[in-house]
Amino acid sequence: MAGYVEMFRLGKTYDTPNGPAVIVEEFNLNMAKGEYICLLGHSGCGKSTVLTMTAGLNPISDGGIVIDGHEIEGPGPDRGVVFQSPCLMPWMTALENVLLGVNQVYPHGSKAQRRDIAGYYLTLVGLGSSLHTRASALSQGMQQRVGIARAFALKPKMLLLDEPFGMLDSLTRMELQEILLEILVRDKVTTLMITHDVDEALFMSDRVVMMTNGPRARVGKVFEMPFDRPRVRAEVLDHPQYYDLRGDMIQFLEDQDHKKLKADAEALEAKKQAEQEPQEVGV
Ligand SMILES: Nc1ncnc2c1ncn2[C@@H]1O[C@H](COP(=O)(O)OP(=O)(O)OP(=O)(O)O)[C@@H](O)[C@H]1O
Repeated sequence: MAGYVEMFRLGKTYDTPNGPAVIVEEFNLNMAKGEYICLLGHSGCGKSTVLTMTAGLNPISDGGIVIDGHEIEGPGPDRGVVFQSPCLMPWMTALENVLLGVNQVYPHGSKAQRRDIAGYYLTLVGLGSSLHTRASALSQGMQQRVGIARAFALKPKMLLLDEPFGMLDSLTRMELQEILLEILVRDKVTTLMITHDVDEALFMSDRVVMMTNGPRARVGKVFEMPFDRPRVRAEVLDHPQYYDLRGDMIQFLEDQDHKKLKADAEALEAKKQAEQEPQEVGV
């Protein structure tokens, strides 16, 4: 079935000093419009590679990505991206930082209209009273709020989040998770988010996509979340399936660990044997 977002036979090969390294291979994923997917997998498996290819910031080696019927070719304002650290212009105010993107997307809007859009999203993320504060004077959590407001203000078709709360303390993290979900309910943006946090994935997403360990990483398992929206944290935690799902996800990650250890041991053994063989021939 065709999706609003389709990643088909997606692959990435990086050139390395040791030759080409196939990091992602045959990665297939369809997303419905407005769906929220979390991508989970071990460190280094290729999650950011999938996300940056979707953002158009990383060339695709194989397959392709179609968003709303258009195959992506490079970055575009139809995708809003939020990384772990928001990369703001430190000398500009919160408002000016958001306006940078808004001015590009609404070039024909009046100055007042563009300012209203930027101010609206900054207010939604709780920065209504800091519009004119320089980014350099904002805390890390406040800067990340600006990053989120900047991404939403573009009215993107798709939101790409690479561990957006990874550097925040747990209270700010929980507050921003809830703010993000509130805006998403309002704007219904299709969202792909990378996280290392199983509980965050359970709380935020409609589906959790588990990636296999690299190299040649692909979709390993997909979990559907049974929780109602809007999400209420206490209800999600109390849901009878919460701990089963959590356990299954952790089990998947542990199985991947075991497979990797086994593959590493086999590769080491094969290397040892290859080193021994020429000597045995000479004996
Ligand atoms: N430009 C590059 N050139 C060569 N190898 C790369 C490049 N970028 C990433 N890699 C390798 O590709 C693999 C996947 O990296 P990626 O950052 O996508 O993983 P990840 O799952 O997002 O990791 P993490 O969870 O630690 O952020 C890693 O082995 C990494 O070293």
